[in-house]
Amino acid sequence: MQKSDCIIGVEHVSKFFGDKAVLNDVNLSVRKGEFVTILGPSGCGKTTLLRLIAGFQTASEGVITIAGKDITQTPPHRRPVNTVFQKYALFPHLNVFNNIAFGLKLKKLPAATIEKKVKQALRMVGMTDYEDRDVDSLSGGQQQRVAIARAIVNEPEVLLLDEPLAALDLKMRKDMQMELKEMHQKLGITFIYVTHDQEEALTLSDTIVVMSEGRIQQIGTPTDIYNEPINSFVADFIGESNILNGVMVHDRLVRFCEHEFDCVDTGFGDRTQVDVVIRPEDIYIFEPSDAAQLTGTVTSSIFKGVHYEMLVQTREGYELMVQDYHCFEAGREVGLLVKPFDIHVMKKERTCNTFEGKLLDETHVEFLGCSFECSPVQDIGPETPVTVEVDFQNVILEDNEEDGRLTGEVKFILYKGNHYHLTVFTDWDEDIFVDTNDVWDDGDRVGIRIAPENIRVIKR
Ligand SMILES: Nc1ncnc2c1ncn2[C@@H]1O[C@H](COP(=O)(O)OP(=O)(O)OP(=O)(O)O)[C@@H](O)[C@H]1O
Repeated sequence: MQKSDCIIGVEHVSKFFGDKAVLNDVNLSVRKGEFVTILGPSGCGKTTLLRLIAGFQTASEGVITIAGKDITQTPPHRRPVNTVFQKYALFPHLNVFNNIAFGLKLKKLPAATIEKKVKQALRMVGMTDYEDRDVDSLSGGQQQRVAIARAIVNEPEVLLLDEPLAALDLKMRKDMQMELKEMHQKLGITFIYVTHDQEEALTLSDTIVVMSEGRIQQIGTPTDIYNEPINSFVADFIGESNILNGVMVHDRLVRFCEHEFDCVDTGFGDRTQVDVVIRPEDIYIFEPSDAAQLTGTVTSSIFKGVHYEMLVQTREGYELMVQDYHCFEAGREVGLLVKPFDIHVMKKERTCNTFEGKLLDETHVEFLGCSFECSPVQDIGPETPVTVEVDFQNVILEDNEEDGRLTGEVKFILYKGNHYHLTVFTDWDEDIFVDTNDVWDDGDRVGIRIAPENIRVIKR
């Protein structure tokens, strides 16, 4: 991107609340006229990023620019941006016209100019005949249109939209999505849109920014993000996916579900552990035959309007989701096949838990804010900083928090065909990753235990 094309620049921006990093070294460059969506699960920092761009909050580190000018410390009203919030935040005692005219009156523009601008904004949002109505008498969708009109009447260079459709019912949301897209084209200004709804992001955006835990995971067009997710988090978040542990045998050959498959990926290195992502619509399902790469039994089959969504338990014990126009009922034996191009191989972000710690004595090591018993460690003196490794399957979660050495909350749950991969946010504010066959729910409080023999202490 040429520098002059860039309207918003976010450079190495972090935001801390106390010592908690809500945004962590975020970098983003938005082109003039682009429709950019910031997408991510609740609490990942989307709204905070938008508020920093709007100026309602200040970055703890880094620089924000608008049209090349550093505005990191500029107050909101001096920035050429306007924000539309989820709650319409209209003035209930003013009618539609006066709600939209409010900012223009503050600027003391002549009455005739205000009237012209308000009418133009109302036309833009399809509310021409509503100027005298009380805002209370409008539907949710109409109120949101008024809120958008109120924002665009100031002719901002950038419109920031924070989940503006979240309070509307499904039908209204779909209608408004199309209208927003048209409005964006007509206005020709830059839209930065926050949502946790992946379908909305795929429908509306030129560019999607996927965030998780205060970091940007991937930036790309909707097709890039859907077809080439950069990691298992993005794959799982955008649409349905089968996500499996795999090992690269060598270039263009990957092993998963206990079989070897031709793929198109190279450069991972032989015997590297990888994540394999296969979209359910990319798996062929048919009567068992020699063409099948995997065979199994259908365990559930649901009609989804256009296609059937089926779960297949393979002979090796992996559960795969398959979507097809043809129905194979529960109980049927089937063959499955995936073409090399549809097997997406991704680098694993981690292959075990790694913590910084301190050896306390020969059989005790401190990490995650606790002292753990470990197998006797020779060659390292007490009070020495060490690296601690724990395999995912060796972290034990307990229902009863008191049964754990430390406590935490289950945050993300990824099903990997034959087990769950969980992220547990510990009360020490650091994540621990767990592979388990037990079923946990998002938000469950847990005790965390690790057997001494499963703690590897490594000299730094
Ligand atoms: N003023 C604040 N003080 C302390 N913590 C805050 C503050 N504002 C936000 N947070 C925390 O920062 C994290 C990110 O919040 P943010 O609102 O940016 O997330 P989000 O992705 O927009 O989530 P949602 O979709 O639920 O609104 C959350 O854990 C939130 O509790």
